[in-house]
Amino acid sequence: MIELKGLTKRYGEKVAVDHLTFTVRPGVVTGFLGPNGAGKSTTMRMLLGLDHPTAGDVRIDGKRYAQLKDPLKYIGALLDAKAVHGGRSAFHHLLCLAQSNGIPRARVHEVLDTVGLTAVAKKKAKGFSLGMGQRLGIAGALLGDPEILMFDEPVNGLDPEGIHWIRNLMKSLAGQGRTVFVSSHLMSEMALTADHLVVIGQGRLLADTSMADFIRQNSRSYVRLRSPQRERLLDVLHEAGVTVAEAGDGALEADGTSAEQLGELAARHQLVLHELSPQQASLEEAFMRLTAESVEYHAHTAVPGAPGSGPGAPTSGPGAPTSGGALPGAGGPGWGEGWQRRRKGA
Ligand SMILES: Nc1ncnc2c1ncn2[C@@H]1O[C@H](COP(=O)(O)OP(=O)(O)OP(=O)(O)O)[C@@H](O)[C@H]1O
Repeated sequence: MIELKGLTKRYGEKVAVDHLTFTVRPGVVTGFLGPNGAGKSTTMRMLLGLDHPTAGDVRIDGKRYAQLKDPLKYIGALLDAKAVHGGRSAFHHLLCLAQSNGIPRARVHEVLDTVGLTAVAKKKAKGFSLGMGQRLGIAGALLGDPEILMFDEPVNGLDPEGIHWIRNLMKSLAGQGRTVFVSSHLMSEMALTADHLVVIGQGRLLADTSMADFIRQNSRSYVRLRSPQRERLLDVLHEAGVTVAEAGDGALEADGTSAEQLGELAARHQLVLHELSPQQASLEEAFMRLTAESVEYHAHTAVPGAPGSGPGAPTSGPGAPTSGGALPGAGGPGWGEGWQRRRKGA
């Protein structure tokens, strides 16, 4: 496993990593999330001894990276796919890594095959596309057959088939009992891959929890109801003590009650329903809500004339998509204010 204790890194005045303490465990894929500049790459570099902590400690199976003999046999990492000598072929790049870590030559052929680069093994790395470079980096990580794997943005540049492949690869590595630690900004991909999440913002730990708990704790789930007898339905819901917000498109949003209970309530009062749909926020929505206050780099300039860029564009409140669309909190810490206001009838 990977253990961080009070890990801190300062660059002059800038605190890039701020007292991080968490453990990455075997047998699951752990996603490492955070907005741009949150300190993910710095953390990963310290893990590999490429940067020295200002304070604190990080251990791989109880040892510092520098204490590992043949480190590729303990931990394989993809940090920067471009960190390859462009004049070397894929085969020779991997062979150099293998020879410096006591790994047999035959293993180079095996990993080239695993990542689908056998046909271009003799080609110079400088001619590789972004996706081919990523695959070569992943081959390097797998070379020593390590129990711990770490990937920084592994799907960057991969085509859909490649993304599917790396997702299954990470899951199967974790399924074999290995420790898999992966960073990505692609929330939809992370939602499909990771079982556990570590989230940081401005260098500090924001969450260390299972995927399911993270979404539950950082998002709102509710049930959407539409009925041609809307006013009667509102009365029935109020009488039953259900908290209701108005969605803006005529629908109602009920909090704290299941779709089953609401359906039965409506049936008891002979109310017709045209919609009864549970809504669960996405990982992206939950992530943006949690990290809204630690986002350092905001884009403020809307593209003139672009749909949705004008002053009337819905962001929250009536007309705004409630899940999977516009992201509550995307513009700041106001997530939930729109629906809270509507809930209170303001
Ligand atoms: N060598 C360095 N010298 C000075 N500042 C640095 C250095 N490396 C990183 N930083 C700063 O530390 C902070 C964290 O950077 P880091 O690259 O670790 O973030 P990140 O979470 O990986 O970001 P991204 O998602 O954009 O890749 C940033 O403010 C960055 O500018």
